[in-house]
Amino acid sequence: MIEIENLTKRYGPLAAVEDVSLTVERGRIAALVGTSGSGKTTLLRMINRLVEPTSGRVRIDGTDTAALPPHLLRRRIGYAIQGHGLFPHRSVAQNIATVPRLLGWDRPRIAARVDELLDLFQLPPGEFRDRMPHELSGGQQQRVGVARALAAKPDLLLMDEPFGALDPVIRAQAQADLRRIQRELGTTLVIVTHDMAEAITLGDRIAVMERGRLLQYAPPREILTAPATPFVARLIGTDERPFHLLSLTCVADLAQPGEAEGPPLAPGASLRDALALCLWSGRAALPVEGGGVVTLDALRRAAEGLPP
Ligand SMILES: Nc1ncnc2c1ncn2[C@@H]1O[C@H](COP(=O)(O)OP(=O)(O)OP(=O)(O)O)[C@@H](O)[C@H]1O
Repeated sequence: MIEIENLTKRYGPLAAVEDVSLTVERGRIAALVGTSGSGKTTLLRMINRLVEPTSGRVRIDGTDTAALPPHLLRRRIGYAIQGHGLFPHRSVAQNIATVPRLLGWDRPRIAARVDELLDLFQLPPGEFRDRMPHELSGGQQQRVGVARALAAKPDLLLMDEPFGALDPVIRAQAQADLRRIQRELGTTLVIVTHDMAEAITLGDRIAVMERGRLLQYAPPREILTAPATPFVARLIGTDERPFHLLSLTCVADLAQPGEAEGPPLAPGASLRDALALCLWSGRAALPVEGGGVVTLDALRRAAEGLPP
C-alpha cells in the first residue's frame, strides 16, 4: 500500500506538485491523468525518490520512504518509462537481469526469471534472450522495458506512459497483458498516462491533476458520472463519456434471458464492443456465449450511466 500525505515539490516559485494526498491499496492500480505539466511525472518520481519532495511524506507498506537509502528503495520498486530506457549495449537478458543482479540473485535463478518473463510477454526466450535492443521492434523494446521493471517481482510498479509509443492494436494487447500480469502477481501499480481510455481500462482509481493539485481521486465510473470540477469533465471529454462507461462493463454483466440471431459474443467482451456490433449489423439484440442476450435498449441505458 502506498500512502501519500500532503506531498509538495517546489521549483523556486513553481509548485510542480502541491499538497497531494492519496492512498493506493495493495494490489490496486492508480492511473494519474492531467494536462501536460500538471505534475504527474513529478508525483510519480517522488514515490521512488528520483525526485525528493519539498515537504510531505510517502509511506510504502507503513515504512516512511525518507528513512530508506534511495538506491535500496528503488531496487524494491519497478519503474518503466516511455521509450523503455533499455541499456543499448546490453542484451535483452542482461537488461531484464539488471535488478536481480544488483540484489545478488544466483545465475540459475536469474536465467530462469528472464525466461519466465520473456514467456509472459510472448517473446520466445530462445529467439529473444540474446538480441540487442536495436534488434527489436519498438513494441518489443517496450515489453522488455516492462519485463525489466518486473524482474525482481516488486510489490510496487511505477509506470510513466509505458505504452505511449505503441500503435493502438499493440497497445490494447500490452494493456491486457499488463492487467493480467498485475492481477497474477498482486502488484500495486501507479501509471501515468495521457490517454483517458487507458486510465479507464486499467485504473481501479483515477487521479486527475491540474497545475500540481489533485482535483479528484475516484473509481472510473465516479469520475465519468460525477466529475468533481468542470476541468475534470473537460478532460474526460463529454463526447466520449457514453463509450467510456460502456467499456467499463462486460457483456456477461448485462445479459438477460432470451434468444437472438447470429454468432454469440464472448461473455468478457465489453458493452462498447456489443454496441459497435449492434450498430454495424443492424441488430437490436445479440446472443451471449453460455446463454442470454444483450439488447440495444439495455446498452442505451448503460451508456447513460443507468442501472440495467
Ligand atoms: N527539474 C525541474 N526544474 C524545474 N521545473 C520542473 C522540473 N521538473 C518539472 N518541472 C516543472 O514542474 C511542472 C510539472 O512537471 P511534470 O513533468 O511533473 O508534469 P507532467 O504532468 O508529468 O507533464 P507531461 O504530461 O508533459 O509529462 C512543469 O511545469 C515542469 O515544467
